[in-house]
Parts: sequence; C-alpha cells; structure tokens
Amino acid sequence: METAGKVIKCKAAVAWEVGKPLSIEEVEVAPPKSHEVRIKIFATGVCHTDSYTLSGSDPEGLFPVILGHEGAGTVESVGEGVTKFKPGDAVIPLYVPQCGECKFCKNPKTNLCQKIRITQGQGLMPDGTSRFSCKGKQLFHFMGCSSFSEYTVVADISVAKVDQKAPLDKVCLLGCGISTGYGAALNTANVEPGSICAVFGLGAVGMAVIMGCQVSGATRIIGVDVNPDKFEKAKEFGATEFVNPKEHSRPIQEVLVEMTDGGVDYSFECVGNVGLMRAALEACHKGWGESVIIGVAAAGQEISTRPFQLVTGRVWRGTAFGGWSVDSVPKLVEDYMNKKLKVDEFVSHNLPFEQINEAFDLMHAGKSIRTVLKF
Ligand SMILES: NC(=O)C1=CN([C@@H]2O[C@H](COP(=O)(O)OP(=O)(O)OC[C@H]3O[C@@H](n4cnc5c(N)ncnc54)[C@H](O)[C@@H]3O)[C@@H](O)[C@H]2O)C=CC1
Ligand SMILES: N[C@@H](CCC(=O)N[C@@H](CSC=O)C(=O)NCC(=O)O)C(=O)O
Repeated sequence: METAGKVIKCKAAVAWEVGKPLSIEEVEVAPPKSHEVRIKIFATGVCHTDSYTLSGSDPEGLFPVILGHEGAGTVESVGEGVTKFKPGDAVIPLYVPQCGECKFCKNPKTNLCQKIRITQGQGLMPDGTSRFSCKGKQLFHFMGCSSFSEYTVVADISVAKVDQKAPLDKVCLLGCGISTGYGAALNTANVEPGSICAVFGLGAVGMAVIMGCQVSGATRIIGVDVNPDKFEKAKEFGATEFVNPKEHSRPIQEVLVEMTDGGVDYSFECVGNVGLMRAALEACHKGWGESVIIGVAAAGQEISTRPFQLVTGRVWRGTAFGGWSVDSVPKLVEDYMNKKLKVDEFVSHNLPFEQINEAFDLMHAGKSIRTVLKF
C-alpha cells in the first residue's frame, strides 16, 4: 500500500510520564513536511541518555514523548525540497545535524550545528510542530530522532545515508554510543601512541572509548567501574588494567596517580557523575593530562575542582557525539563493513521491540552493554 503523503498508524513506545515504564501504543505519524524525511525504523539501541530523560533528570525533558536516538532504518517518504534521500535509502537519524551553513558548521572546531537546536530541544520539528499523536494527544519528539517508533520523522539535515548492505540492527549503534566513545578518543582527546588512559564507566560509551584509545596506540588503558562484571568485556576492547573504586578506601584519583607515576595522559568520564568527573580530572598528569567529559549529569549538578588543577596544566574538555558530524557516519559504517571498527561486539542482547522495558531493566542492572530492539 502506498503510504507517502498519508498518516501512518504504527507501533511506538510512549513515555507518558516521568519515571513510568514505556507503554507500547498505536501512534499516528504525519507525513514529512518541507525538508523532512519519514523513516521506517528497523532497529534501535537503548542508550543511558534515554533512561536519564525518562528519569526526569534532563532539564529539557518533555512528556509525553517518544524517546530513542540510536536507530537505523529506511526512508519511507520525503517532504518537499528533499534532494539527498529517496524512498528505500538505508539511513541513520542523528541528534547532531549538519546544515553546512551556520556559524558552527563553518567552524572546524565544533560539530554542534545549531540550525534546529532550539526546536529540537523543545521536542518539535523545525517548524515548531510535532508529527506524532496518540489517543488525540500530541507527543513530543526526542533529540530530533524518536527512534522508539516504527516510523519517525526527522529533519533532512539530521540524516546520514549509509551503505544499503549494512546490517541495520548493528549499525544503529553508530547513531550514538559507539561513535561517541570512539570519537572522544580519536577526535576530542586525539590520544597519541604510547599514552596512558583511564576510562571511567564501562558501558557502551566507555567500551568505545577503550576501542578508540587502543586504535590510537595507547599502551595502558585502565578501566574504572564499580561493576567488575564489565572488566572481561573491556579487555576484549583493549583495556589493560582495571580499578574498582569500591575496593579502595582512598579517593580513586589518588589510586590512579600512584599507579601511573603521577597521573594519566588522558581520562574519560562516561557515567554522568559529577564527583567522578572531578576524580577523572584529578587523575590526570600535572602539566599535560587531559580529561574528557562525556557523561550527561542531571539537572542542577555542577562540576568543581581546585582551579590549581588547571593552573598546573590539566585540561578539562567535553564532547557531544564524539565530535563527529553527519558526513562522518557513512564513513564509520564503511569502517565497520571493512572490519576496521567493532560494532557487533557491543550488542549484548537482542529483543523484540515490545520488550523495550526489559532493555531498560538490563541496563539498570548492569547486565547489558547495548540491547538492540527490532521492530
Ligand atoms: N556526550 C555524549 O554525546 C553522550 C553522552 N552519553 C552519556 O554517557 C554516559 C554513559 O552512557 P552508557 O554507556 O550508555 O551508560 P551505561 O549505563 O551503559 O554505562 C554506565 C557505566 O558506568 C558505571 N558506573 C556507574 N557509576 C559508577 C561509578 N561511580 N564509578 C565507576 N563506574 C560507574 C556502570 O556500572 C556502567 O558500567 C551516560 O551519562 C550517557 O547519558 C551517551 C551518549 C552520548
Ligand atoms: N538536554 C540536556 C543535555 C543532554 C546532553 O548533554 N546530550 C548530549 C548527547 S547525549 C546522547 O546520548 C549532547 O550531545 N548534547 C548536545 C546538545 O546540543 O544537546 C540538558 O539540557 O542538560
């Protein structure tokens, strides 16, 4: 049946309220407007940021909403003015767009295109309206992606066209977690051969940082996590040592400084805990150590350290989507297809979409790296 131009009724997981399990509903998805693309999502990952927003910790959190931002699928139809995509194209929707025209896109120092950031943060399409409704109520979009819906509508500047042969139930993870961690090591920190690195938090993001540090030639990669079950997997990605803060009575930065003759060259916080962000900075070597914040902290949280830590040469950075832009994603997919980049290894669980709440439970229990849900 031809669906272009029509409202599509399909399955989606709706977050009606803060902190409540997602509810599988039939939703209506309106056709794409000008410079929009409607995508049939084939598979989606569940990232900690989805859980963070569902928990009510996100100052931009809006309800009711369709969460999800780690999806892949095929183009169902395109709105007026869309030239880069056609029905059937394999695509990954992205929360960092690339308009190519704004001040940010023109500055090679950042990947943070701001063309649609305001409406995206308001849970709306660039024209200020939503394409989703359910039971007569408008639903908000999430991070410009809303991949927890069988069909979604996104801005055309937020879509990466990828290899038609790519397995969508794997490369969906390049829409967030893997790319973010990998890029944090390669692009943001620019880890050099011979470096000593510490990675705080061994979820998918932390594992991908480890992979990036290894690819960059780091000689020591220290994984830090309170869940020792993560250590075996981290070793597969290249971690050389592990530290469990629960096994030490001293601040963990002191333990790391001692282990590394003065501190690490690079540290990465992949949890979203401001105390750990401080520890990650203070674990860095005097004079040159750099710490990258990746974790997303709850509303109202602030970071602190003695300014002397920075005066004496440590550097604090942050990264969104590992510094990659839309144009980078097809290349990451190619690297995966050419076996230069691990992706399959991050998939710890596969579940049917209807079991989405189990995917959240697995993550909270520390049992999954990434659960991929298939429609
Ligand atoms: N900046 C960005 O562009 C992105 C940021 N994120 C953020 O990155 C963080 C990690 O995301 P995921 O890997 O999906 O999360 P995850 O929940 O899969 O992994 C988090 C890991 O941190 C560990 N952990 C928790 N508390 C800890 C502590 N006090 N000390 C050491 N380890 C601890 C957990 O045991 C777990 O292994 C989240 O805050 C998420 O929101 C995720 C994607 C992109
Ligand atoms: N909305 C929050 C911040 C959430 C946040 O920091 N998001 C990350 C991506 S997390 C992906 O899983 C990010 O890249 N943000 C950049 C952006 O422009 O949103 C808040 O308001 O604090």
